[in-house]
Amino acid sequence: MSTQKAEFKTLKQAGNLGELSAPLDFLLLILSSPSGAGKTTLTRKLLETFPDLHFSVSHTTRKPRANEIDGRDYHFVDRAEFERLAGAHGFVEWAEVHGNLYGTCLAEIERAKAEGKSGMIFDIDYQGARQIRAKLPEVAGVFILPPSMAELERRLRGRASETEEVVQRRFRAAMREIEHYALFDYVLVNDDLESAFATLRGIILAERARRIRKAHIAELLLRS
Ligand SMILES: Nc1nc2c(ncn2[C@@H]2O[C@H](COP(=O)(O)OP(=O)(O)O)[C@@H](O)[C@H]2O)c(=O)[nH]1
Ligand SMILES: Nc1ncnc2c1ncn2[C@@H]1O[C@H](COP(=O)(O)OP(=O)(O)O)[C@@H](O)[C@H]1O
Repeated sequence: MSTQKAEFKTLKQAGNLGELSAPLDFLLLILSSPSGAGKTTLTRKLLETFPDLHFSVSHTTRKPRANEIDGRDYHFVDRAEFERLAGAHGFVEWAEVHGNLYGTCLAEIERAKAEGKSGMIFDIDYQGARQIRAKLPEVAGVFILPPSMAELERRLRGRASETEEVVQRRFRAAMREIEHYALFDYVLVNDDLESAFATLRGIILAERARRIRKAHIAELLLRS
């Protein structure tokens, strides 16, 4: 067997998730942004357009907002439960953001694969993005920015789901978060929603094409 063929055989067996093992063309996409820039809005539109993508439902100690549903938007847990999961190595990554704990359970990746999804979306902050990238180098990352800081403040207030203190805290954190843009492959300015969405859709199609390329070659080499 040629070296290249052997390499692809190993790759195909391991998949692009290493120990977690998934098809070579499985898409891992991180969407991150300062609070209020629009990642939840864009993620909802993405899931309507690509129903074969799984949304990774995080665990959090934050209290639910009025429009949020436990198990759909987040798994809302108390600190003791979160710490139990973290201690039992239940999380692929976790971090403290705006005074609350947030984490991605390994079980979410297993669920996406068990449901036959072709990829998954992680709505996580830059600290989580850094941890996932270290474990799963195949991940693609998109950092969503507001068109201006004034517009970010307007959006944070317009959502009317938090107290003024929480809005201020998130707004102050935004500048520090933006400094971490280089952790991501793409920076997307969410000015007009439809054009931002069109760009995001393009990114997904391109990232898929990259993965399919590898899967096709593996298939061809291993059949010959
Ligand atoms: N590291 C990490 N960050 C998360 C996770 N889930 C959500 N976040 C981030 O935590 C921050 C606050 O999320 P949230 O309270 O829902 O407010 P949002 O900023 O309006 O989405 C956002 O930057 C999210 O991307 C997670 O599982 N891990
Ligand atoms: N392109 C856009 N133009 C104007 N308002 C937007 C746009 N994208 C999102 N919004 C609004 O901004 C607010 C924050 O968006 P959201 O998706 O909750 O942000 P995030 O999840 O990043 O915190 C929401 O009220 C949303 O409707």
